[in-house]
Amino acid sequence: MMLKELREKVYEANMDLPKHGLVVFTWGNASEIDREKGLFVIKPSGVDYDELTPESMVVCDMDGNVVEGDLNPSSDTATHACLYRAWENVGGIVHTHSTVATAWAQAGRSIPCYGTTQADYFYGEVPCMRGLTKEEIEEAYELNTGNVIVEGFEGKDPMAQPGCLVRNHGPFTWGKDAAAAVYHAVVVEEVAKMSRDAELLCVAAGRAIDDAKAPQYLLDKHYMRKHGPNAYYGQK
Ligand SMILES: O=C(CO)[C@@H](O)[C@@H](O)COP(=O)(O)O
Repeated sequence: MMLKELREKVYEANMDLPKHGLVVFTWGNASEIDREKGLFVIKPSGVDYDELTPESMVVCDMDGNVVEGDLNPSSDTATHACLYRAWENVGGIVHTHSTVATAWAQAGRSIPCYGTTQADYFYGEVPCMRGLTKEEIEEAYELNTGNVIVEGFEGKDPMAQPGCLVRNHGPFTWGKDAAAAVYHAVVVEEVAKMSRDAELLCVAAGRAIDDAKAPQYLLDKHYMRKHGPNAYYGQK
């Protein structure tokens, strides 16, 4: 069997999604790529998490064709493949329908950056991509979901905003590997809750929600102390 270690990692990443409360039923998927081989591993489509095993993970090429596996790969495989093709430094991708992040996506709203929790990981908002047109959905739905994300990040560094929402759909996150993409999926769901509550509290107090936005200098400080050239957060 190919890519034994990568299968284990991708299996663990997928199993972490329900553990973190991000996925119910089969509503999510995680993948990771082996760049040298040009292959990625993703979970099979519509299989209960209880039934997943490392062996049931599916190996795909960069076009999303199955290279090894008995089961159909995730229905979102073409989206993952599209992002791997577009972004060479992305090593892992996660998609969920986590409740609060999906609510923002359904409202068609980016998650504004109201504080340091978000600024630690996202250099600004969690952007909401446009919805797909009827033609895009009919032509190649999952591939065009990837294309819409790539279009929304044109001229931006996807590692500085390691996730997004797709309008009327839900969150997609990424990172250096599948574990990092899972981590960012947790961050997105948590900041989605915090921002929703911050807005509700502003409204209850009769304050404009724009007043709650974190100032740029706070974003700079928090993002850079973790990710900048002179980062000092955590241990060496
Ligand atoms: O969005 C959807 C279904 O609408 C999918 O992302 C979700 O159910 C996960 O599907 P897979 O089991 O990965 O095929």
